[in-house]
Amino acid sequence: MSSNGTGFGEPGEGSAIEAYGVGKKYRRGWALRDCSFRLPAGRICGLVGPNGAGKTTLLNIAAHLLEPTAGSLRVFGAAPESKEANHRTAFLAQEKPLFRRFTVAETLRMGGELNPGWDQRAAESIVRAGNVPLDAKIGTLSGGQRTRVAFALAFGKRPDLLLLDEPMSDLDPLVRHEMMGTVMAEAAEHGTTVLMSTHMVSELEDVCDYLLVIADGGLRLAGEVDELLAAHTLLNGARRDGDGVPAALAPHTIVESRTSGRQITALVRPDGPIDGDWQADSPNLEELLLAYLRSPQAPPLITPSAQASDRAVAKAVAA
Ligand SMILES: Nc1ncnc2c1ncn2[C@@H]1O[C@H](COP(=O)(O)OP(=O)(O)OP(=O)(O)O)[C@@H](O)[C@H]1O
Repeated sequence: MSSNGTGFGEPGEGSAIEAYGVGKKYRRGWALRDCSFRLPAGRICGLVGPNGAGKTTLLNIAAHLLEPTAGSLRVFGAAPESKEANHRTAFLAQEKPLFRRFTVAETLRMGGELNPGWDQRAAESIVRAGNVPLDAKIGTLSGGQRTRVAFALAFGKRPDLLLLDEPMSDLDPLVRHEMMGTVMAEAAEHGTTVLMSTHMVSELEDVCDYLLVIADGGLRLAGEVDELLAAHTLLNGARRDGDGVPAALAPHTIVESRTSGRQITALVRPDGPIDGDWQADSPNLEELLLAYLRSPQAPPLITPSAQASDRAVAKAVAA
């Protein structure tokens, strides 16, 4: 093991997660393939992709609930199975594994007994904000109330890395908004890194400053939201009969082009000035995400801060 704890002799400092060629194969085939990226510490990162893209698989590998079939992953420079990574990570899964016969208070007490850095005040305040009675049995709570208790368990642990797998899907819009606020306040106050899978792309823009997009088990986009947006231009122009993609766009990377009547709309990664009569706008996050989700064949874009070191990837894949 190298002195920096990554095992690869590469700088691990400043990274919450580094994935080197991570792959997972189930009996039906590869769910995740050649996934290499870096998530810098302190970011709130959206993990986006269509159903079955491999988001849960990736989160499970980071939380050490699954072993990768290929490659490896580090959490703060340590193996996910290590005590250190375990102490620093909290995972809120789609299914909330709570004991139905425990009361809410007993559930939080158990959280305290299992976690050395437990913050009872933070956990209780999340439960109280939803008026969930501390003496109620978990089995008698609504789905949304159970989710709130699971959030309280995750936050009470005071993690450095919070892994959230579609955590808000059973919350009503007001509670979802409140929980998002709690996630952001937590991250701002304690520098917590958050990796959160979600299908609610319209809600990401206000919350996330980092993004991972996966489709068909492969990484499509990774990096700072601002940089990813700045790398793209949304073009609108008139379409001439018989036109496919206009030749003027050939020098650029075309993520998606769509025609509607006599209009053509294209999301491109410009490589220099764009010729032709176009109305050019900056895409918003939802437009960017939807274009990549509709076009899984578009070439991936990984910004420099999200790139895992080539040498570490080569070593992990060869191991
Ligand atoms: N235990 C398993 N055994 C076999 N195949 C699995 C298993 N778990 C997941 N898969 C398959 O791996 C692929 C990725 O699944 P995963 O749950 O990671 O996707 P996801 O992006 O989280 O999807 P969703 O948005 O629907 O939650 C899917 O094709 C899924 O059917």
